Amino acid sequence: MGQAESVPAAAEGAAAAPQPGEGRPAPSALVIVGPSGVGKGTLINRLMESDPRFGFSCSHTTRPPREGEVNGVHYHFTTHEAFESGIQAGKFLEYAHVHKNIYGTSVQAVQDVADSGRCCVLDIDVQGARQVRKSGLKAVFVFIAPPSLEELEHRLRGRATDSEEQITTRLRNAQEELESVKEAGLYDYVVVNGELDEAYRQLSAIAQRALAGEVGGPESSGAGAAAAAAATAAAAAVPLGGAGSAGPSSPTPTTGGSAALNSAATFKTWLPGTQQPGSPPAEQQQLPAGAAAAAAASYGLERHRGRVALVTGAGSGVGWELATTLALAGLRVVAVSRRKAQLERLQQAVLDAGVPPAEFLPVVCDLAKEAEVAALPRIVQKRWPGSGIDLVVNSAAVSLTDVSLMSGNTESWVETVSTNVLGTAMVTREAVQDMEQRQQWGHIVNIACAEEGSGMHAATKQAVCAMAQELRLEARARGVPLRVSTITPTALNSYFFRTRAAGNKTPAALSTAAAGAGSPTAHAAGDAGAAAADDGAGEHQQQPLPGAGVALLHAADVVQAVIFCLSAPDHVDVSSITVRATHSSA
Ligand SMILES: Nc1ncnc2c1ncn2[C@@H]1O[C@H](COP(=O)(O)OP(=O)(O)OP(=O)(O)O)[C@@H](O)[C@H]1O
Ligand SMILES: Nc1nc2c(ncn2[C@@H]2O[C@H](COP(=O)(O)O)[C@@H](O)[C@H]2O)c(=O)[nH]1
Repeated sequence: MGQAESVPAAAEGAAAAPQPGEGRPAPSALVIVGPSGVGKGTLINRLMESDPRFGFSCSHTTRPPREGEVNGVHYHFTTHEAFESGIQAGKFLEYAHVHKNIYGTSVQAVQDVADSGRCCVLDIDVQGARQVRKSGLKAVFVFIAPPSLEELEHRLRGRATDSEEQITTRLRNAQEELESVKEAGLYDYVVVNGELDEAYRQLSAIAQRALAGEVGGPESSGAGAAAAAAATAAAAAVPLGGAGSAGPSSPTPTTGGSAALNSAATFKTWLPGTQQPGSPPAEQQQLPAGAAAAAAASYGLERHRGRVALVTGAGSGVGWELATTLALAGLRVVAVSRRKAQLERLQQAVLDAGVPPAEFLPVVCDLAKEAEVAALPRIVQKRWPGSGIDLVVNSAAVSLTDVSLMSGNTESWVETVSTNVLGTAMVTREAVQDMEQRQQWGHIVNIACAEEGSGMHAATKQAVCAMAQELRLEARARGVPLRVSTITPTALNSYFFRTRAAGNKTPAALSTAAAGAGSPTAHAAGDAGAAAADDGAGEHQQQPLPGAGVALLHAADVVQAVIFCLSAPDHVDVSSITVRATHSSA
């Protein structure tokens, strides 16, 4: 396990560890796999130092000890002959030739930890992992991936424990080991060890599942929703040990945020593959292994994985794309829309893309109704106890007909202001208060389409921009690190703009609308983030655009800007971004 600073022996801390027979399910083993130098030992050491309920399985190896390594603690150092006779005697649960030496886990090593009531942690190579899978040992398998091969080399050299020849061998073997994440049913999770604290946070969450005796899939502790319950029931049916279990059928991402996912080129070549914390067993999901981690890594959203992002206007357009993309990147997403049918479609699309049911929470909510908005934090806490709203993307807005400032009717103005301005303000206030209670300051992103000529609608968008600025000032005045961003897209190729361009026709009418009908500034129904009407397929489906030649953006263009804001380091507040189209790409 690399250069371990201090690996507690299995017996240490035994007093604090749960003993067998206390009514708890026996812990599963935790099998940690990954290329040499990726940081397995570092992560395992941290886990063991912080929690005595874990015990390390001390392997046998023919490799000579490194400086500081202690026989019986870091490894049982042994000779080739002794190792071979141990193999003949059936002493090993698994063994493998790794980097020109033999390494193996003895049955006794695992038994010793199990007997002490601890969760046994194995640090083994890929070949060993395959054997343990086959052995039927009740275990959770985690692959630790490096952020890049360059970084892996950097770590191996920085560790300064191996000869040049060994480093070359280990790096060459790493390529093959990384390929193993594609193997169906081998790993339950992939953790990218980029930033150590974040990787540890993820591993620690997974480790808790092993401690609780779970195997393979994590859904068995999922709270709340029927979808999660269904996943739980199915998870219980997974054969212990997972041997032979069917994995993802397709190695490539499919829908929704997949356009952005596919741009995760660095990772996609060798990291297509496993589940993330909170996802169902491999049999139930199609998200390629590591895809969420890869997406998060490529977007720079790793530190947000597992956090709760609330997206309004999720029924279509930018909100739909964002909800999908963030969910695929491993965030817990609360998708808010007043359109139940659209939310159901979104949920289906997101689950079809492989997002674990327990990580996605659709909420039907009319932002113009204070009671419904006020309930959002409670709904989130109920679904994910101990959590709260960390990130908000205010993407919802309505745009009604008859909101001209010269001739519009008051009722339409009120509805527009209620949803676009007061709704955004109320969602923001509830989220910020939730953050304050937890002392976990997050990020508010407002999407403010600034197209001119839409009367009260355009005015409300100006108000949304102004609110963001005021919120930022209030936060600074109170000395809290809340981040606030405003994205201002120009005309979007959305339901809203298509209806505007077509002179306020319905989508059905739009499919036959002649090119060039109307202009993007014509008065219409719909909105940039969520169409006002419950319009069936939704604007995420690209339709022919009436109004050829008009420079329009796609929802994904806005999503990129949001990701840019969210991925900025904590000390950076991207206050506003204007996104314009250079030419018509519809
Ligand atoms: N997230 C990280 N960022 C930067 N450096 C790291 C990170 N994680 C681990 N390291 C460093 O990388 C080096 C290799 O880590 P470690 O020895 O834990 O790897 P390992 O996977 O256990 O290797 P092996 O399989 O050879 O035992 C160490 O010097 C460690 O301090
Ligand atoms: N199959 C097994 N692989 C093991 C075991 N113990 C360690 N390892 C793996 O070997 C490499 C190199 O380790 P190092 O200590 O020489 O750097 C590393 O990837 C370990 O995971 C084992 O018992 N079985």
